[in-house]
Amino acid sequence: MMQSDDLNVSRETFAKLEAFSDLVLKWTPKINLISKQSMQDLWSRHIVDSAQLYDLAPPFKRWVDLGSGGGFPGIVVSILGQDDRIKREFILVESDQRKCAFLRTAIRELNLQARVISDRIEDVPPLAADIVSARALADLSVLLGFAERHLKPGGTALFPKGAKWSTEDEAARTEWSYHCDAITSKTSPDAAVLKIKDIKRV
Ligand SMILES: C[S@@+](CC[C@H](N)C(=O)[O-])C[C@H]1O[C@@H](n2cnc3c(N)ncnc32)[C@H](O)[C@@H]1O
Repeated sequence: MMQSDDLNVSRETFAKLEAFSDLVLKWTPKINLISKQSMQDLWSRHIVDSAQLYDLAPPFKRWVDLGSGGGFPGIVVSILGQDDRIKREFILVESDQRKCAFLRTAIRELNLQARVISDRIEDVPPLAADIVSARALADLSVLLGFAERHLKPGGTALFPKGAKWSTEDEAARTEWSYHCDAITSKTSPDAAVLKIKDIKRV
């Protein structure tokens, strides 16, 4: 069984992650937040996979998660980022209304400093974020366009990507110039979290 030490978080934070995981399992049969297969390894497949992004983020005030779906990584990083001493804001952008209802329920029940924008990423006015994240949303080239729109100058994008991340990186460089550190994923040795800065269209 997973302990709070495995994620290096306080007991209170761990309890919120557990409460979130219970909510995901409760809502999934109705609105398919995660695949049936991955319900059994919700912790490693989704919670730990999302939590690793938080540890890679530079200091921030505003974190925008695009295409949050069932709250990965948006709700997980919101839970990890609750700190009374630092005023942080988490914004989750999701176009599916039922998923937005779920995300708002999670935010309310877990008492998080987060809000949901239920609209298409392309239609939301620029959000001037310090951090933009997106998981399982689109190809890297598309994500870079979203990040360019919603990051403030000097901001950082964090994109977890599967085994084909280097092919996506190569393709994206025909359209974009950017600085990218590929950090091996904690949940799969072939996968990586791409930490990207200085995005410009070529
Ligand atoms: C495959 S799911 C991934 C969800 C979550 N990030 C995860 O890793 O489990 C992609 C999500 O992005 C949302 N989405 C796709 N295109 C979008 C857009 N243009 N604007 C806002 N949300 C979008 C979908 O509704 C869906 O919930």
